[in-house]
Amino acid sequence: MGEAAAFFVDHLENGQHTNGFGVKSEDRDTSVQIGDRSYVIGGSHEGNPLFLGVQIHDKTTNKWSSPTVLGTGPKPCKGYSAIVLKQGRILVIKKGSASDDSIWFLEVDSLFVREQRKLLGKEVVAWSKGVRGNAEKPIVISGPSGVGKGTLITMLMKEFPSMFGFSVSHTTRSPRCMEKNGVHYHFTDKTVMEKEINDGKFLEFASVHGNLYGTSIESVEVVTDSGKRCILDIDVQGARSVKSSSLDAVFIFVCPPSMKELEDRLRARGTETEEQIQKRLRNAEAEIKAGKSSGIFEHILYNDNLEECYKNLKNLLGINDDAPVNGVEVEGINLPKEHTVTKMEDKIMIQETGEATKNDMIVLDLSSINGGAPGRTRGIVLDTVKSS
Ligand SMILES: Nc1ncnc2c1ncn2[C@@H]1O[C@H](COP(=O)(O)OP(=O)(O)OP(=O)(O)O)[C@@H](O)[C@H]1O
Ligand SMILES: Nc1nc2c(ncn2[C@@H]2O[C@H](COP(=O)(O)O)[C@@H](O)[C@H]2O)c(=O)[nH]1
Repeated sequence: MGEAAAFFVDHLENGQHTNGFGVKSEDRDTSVQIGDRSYVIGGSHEGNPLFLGVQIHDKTTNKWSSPTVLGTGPKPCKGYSAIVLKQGRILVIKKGSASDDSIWFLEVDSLFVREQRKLLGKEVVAWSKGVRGNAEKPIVISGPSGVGKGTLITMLMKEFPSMFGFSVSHTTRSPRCMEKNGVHYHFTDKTVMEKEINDGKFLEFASVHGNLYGTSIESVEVVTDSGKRCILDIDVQGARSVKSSSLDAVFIFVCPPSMKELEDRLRARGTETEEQIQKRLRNAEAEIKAGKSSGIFEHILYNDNLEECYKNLKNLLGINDDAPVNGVEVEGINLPKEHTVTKMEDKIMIQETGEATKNDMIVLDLSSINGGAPGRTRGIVLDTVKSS
């Protein structure tokens, strides 16, 4: 192990600090300096008591700003420790919280944040929660309407309910008779969805067969938080957007055996009018061409015989009949209320302070973390080192 790196945790002086918004920072706020900027983490976001606030002070202009905060962040608590990591990220540890809610990353200059800053034309930061274990990469499944994506995903989720979770998309199309709001889709209004897109709430969105569809960042986070591997059923345009985003995913395209069979399946499903079926079939040709040639998809599956296609899907996801499919349960470790944090290469040492301290140290190993905003930061390893 190398030499101890600089100790970055920097609490503001006991409530003496007033920022440009006339809000007095409390001593539970934490400030982290990166270059000419201080990121102040604390209080609440835009008066919402459920959402931790972030403010930026620029030394060169002596100005305060409130960035647009993407992702679902931590709820405010009694105090935080913060430490600067590589790649434009700040590790934020909530004091005295259960380990499944204590480790957060505030991305201030990651690839995702830079992309979103450019896209939205404003200052952006993004939260990503640290989750233990190694839930694998999200899966993007695309293919023309009626090819059987939904059928394959349903089979996978039914056979492995604790392993896979579905990212529930938003759509402006009307619900079909068996579809439930919040389960199959979040059915929404065009103006509401457009506003949320402009607010940076969506990982991707596209106009598909005349309606707006999109994956919210929150939909992906909800699945990852439950420790499951997230499946996105989205069209080729959406897959292209996800491919160029920083969400590291596996991309699968499902092809029909023929256009005739695709048409038969769409008709047999009986959920679309004749006009809609014709529109979906016209779009299918371009989608299949793009699916096969765009370089987006690492895997192409042919859904002729359903059972065979399902078997091929499981194979490419590394699920074979004798491999265990559920992750190992990891024991929870609660982080002490009062602690100091030091950084040594990829290891963060959390040492309890105060009178009742047992001198045990908690080590947070960041060497195998992956993912990040949008979504969660996976692969967190926490261990207790007992004092001798
Ligand atoms: N291999 C198959 N052979 C025959 N029928 C199939 C096969 N796979 C799926 N189907 C049927 O085809 C119809 C369309 O399937 P599904 O709804 O899963 O398509 P989809 O790709 O999810 O469509 P959309 O993109 O419109 O949501 C369903 O009625 C389903 O039962
Ligand atoms: N780009 C996105 N495409 C999506 C999303 N959710 C679904 N879809 C695709 O839309 C079509 C039609 O779906 P349907 O339910 O109306 O039959 C299909 O190809 C889906 O894959 C999304 O969030 N983003």
